[in-house]
Amino acid sequence: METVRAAEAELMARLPEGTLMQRAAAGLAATCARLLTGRRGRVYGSRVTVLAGSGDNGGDALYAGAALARRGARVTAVLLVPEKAHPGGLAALRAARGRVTVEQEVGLADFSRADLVLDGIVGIGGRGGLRPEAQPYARAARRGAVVAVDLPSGVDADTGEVPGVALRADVTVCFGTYKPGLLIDPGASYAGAVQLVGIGLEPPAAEVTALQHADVAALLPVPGAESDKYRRGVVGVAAGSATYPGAALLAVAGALHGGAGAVRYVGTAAEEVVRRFPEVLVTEGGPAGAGRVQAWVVGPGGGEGVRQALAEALASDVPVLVDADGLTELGRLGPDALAGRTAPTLLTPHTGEAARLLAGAGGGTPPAADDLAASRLATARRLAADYRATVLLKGSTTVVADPGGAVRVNPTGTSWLATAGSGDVLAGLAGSLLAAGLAPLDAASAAAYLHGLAGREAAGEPGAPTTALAVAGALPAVWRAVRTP
Ligand SMILES: NC(=O)C1=CN([C@@H]2O[C@H](COP(=O)(O)OP(=O)(O)OC[C@H]3O[C@@H](n4cnc5c(N)ncnc54)[C@H](OP(=O)(O)O)[C@@H]3O)[C@@H](O)[C@H]2O)[C@@H](O)CC1
Ligand SMILES: [K+]
Repeated sequence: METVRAAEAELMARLPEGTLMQRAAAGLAATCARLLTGRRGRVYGSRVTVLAGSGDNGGDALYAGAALARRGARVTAVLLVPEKAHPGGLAALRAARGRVTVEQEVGLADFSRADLVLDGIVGIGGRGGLRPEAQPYARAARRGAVVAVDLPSGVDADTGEVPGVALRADVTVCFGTYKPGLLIDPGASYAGAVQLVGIGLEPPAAEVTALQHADVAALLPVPGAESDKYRRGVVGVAAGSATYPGAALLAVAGALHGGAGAVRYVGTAAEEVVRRFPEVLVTEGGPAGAGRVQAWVVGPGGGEGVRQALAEALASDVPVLVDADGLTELGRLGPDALAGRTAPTLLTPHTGEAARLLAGAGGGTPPAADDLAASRLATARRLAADYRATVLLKGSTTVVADPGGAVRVNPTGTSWLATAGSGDVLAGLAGSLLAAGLAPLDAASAAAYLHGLAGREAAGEPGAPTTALAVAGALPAVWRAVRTP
C-alpha cells in the first residue's frame, strides 16, 4: 500500500485540492444509486446510513451520502469519532439535509433498518482491526446492503488479514487500484463483489497481482511445427505406491493435460498407471535411474520410496516440484536440503504442510495451520524466503510467492475444489508446465488458474460435489476457453 499512498500523494500534488475525493465519492454514489434502484426501484425515499470514521475514508462516504441525499434519499451519518469527522464531507451532507448523529444507539438502530449502509469507518489508513466503537456494527443484524468504501473496515489492506472483527460487505467500491486485502482470504471473503472506480491514478507496479485469461493464454505452451514430444518437455512423476496408486493416477492425469510432450512415471504404482494411461512411459526404480526429464514432480501419495525419490530428484539439475509427503520429508530436512540446487524448486503445500516446513526452517513446534490460513500472504512469503524456492500455498485463496518477492494470488478458485486428490492433479499440471519450460512463478500461477477454472467447470452451475478425476478431465475445455480471445 505504500506505493499506492505515494502515487496518490504525487497525483494530489498536481490536482486542485479534493479532486480525487470528489472522483471517488462520485463513483461510490453512482454504485449506491444503482443498488438502491435495483432493490427499491428508486433512490428517492430510501434509507441510507453512513458510518463515518476519522479519516478520508469517512470523507468519501459523507460526500457520497450527500450526493444520495440530493437525490431524495433519507441519509443519516453516524460519526464514530465526532471530533475528527471529515469537515468538508460533513458540511456537504448537512447542506444536502442529511441527518447526523453521534449517539451509537441511534446509529445501531439506523444501521439495522437501512436499505443501504456505507462503510466509511476506515480505509487504507487503518491499522490493527476495528476499534471498540466500531465493533458493534460488525456484529449487528441488518436488512440492507453494505457497501464498503475502498475496503471493508477491519481488513488489512496489504495482507487480507483480519485482526479481530470486520464489517462484511455486499459490494466493495475501491478507488484507483485493487488492494491486496480484497484478493486474499480472509479479507477477500468480506469484500463481496469488488468494483474498481478509476480516479486517474497511474497504477504503481503492484507487489501482488492476479492473472487474467489473457495473461494465462500468453504463458501456455503451444507446440510449433518442429516440436516432437521431447522438445515439448518430458515431466517425471514420482508418486503413489502399490497400496495407494490413486495419487499417482491423479498426478499423472494432471501432468498429461499440462502441455509437456510426455509423462514418465517412476514408482511402485507403474502397473496401475499404464493400465489406465497407456501413453505414459514407466521406469523401475527412482528418479536417478530414469531417462532424461525436464522437470520432476515428487511426493503425491508418498509411499515407501518418497525419501529416496526426493533425494534423487533434488540432486538433478532440472526444476523439481515437491508436494504432499515430499513436503513432510523436506520439512524434516529443512532448507539446507535445497542449498545445492542449480535449478528452481517449487513447493506446493497446504497450510498443514506449510506448518511443517516452517518448523523445519526455524526449529521448534509447528505453528497452527489455522493461524497460517489467516495470514496466507505472510506465510507464502516467509516460506519462499526461508527455502529460497517458489511457493504455491493452497487454500481458500491460493497464493504463489517467488523468493525474489513477486506474489500472485489466484482469482479462479472454488470451494468445490476442496476434494480428495485435487492437489495431486494440481501438482501434475504445474510440473508439466515446468517441464514445458515455464518459470516456476508462471507454472504455479497458470496451473492454479486452470485448476480453479477446471474445478468450477467440473462442479457445474450451480455447483455440486465433484471428483479430482473430473477436475483433470475438465482441463482441456478450460485450456481452450482461456485461449479463446
Ligand atoms: N489519498 C487519496 O488521495 C485518496 C484517498 N481516498 C480515501 O481515503 C482513504 C484513506 O484515508 P486516510 O489516509 O485518511 O485513512 P483512513 O483509512 O480514512 O483511516 C485513517 C484514520 O482512521 C483512524 N484509524 C486507524 N486505524 C483505525 C482502526 N483500526 N479503526 C478505526 N479507526 C482507525 C486513524 O485515526 P487515529 O489513529 O489518528 O486515531 C486515522 O485518522 C482511502 O481508503 C480512500 O477511501 C479517496 O478519497 C481517493 C483519494
Ligand atoms: K471502509
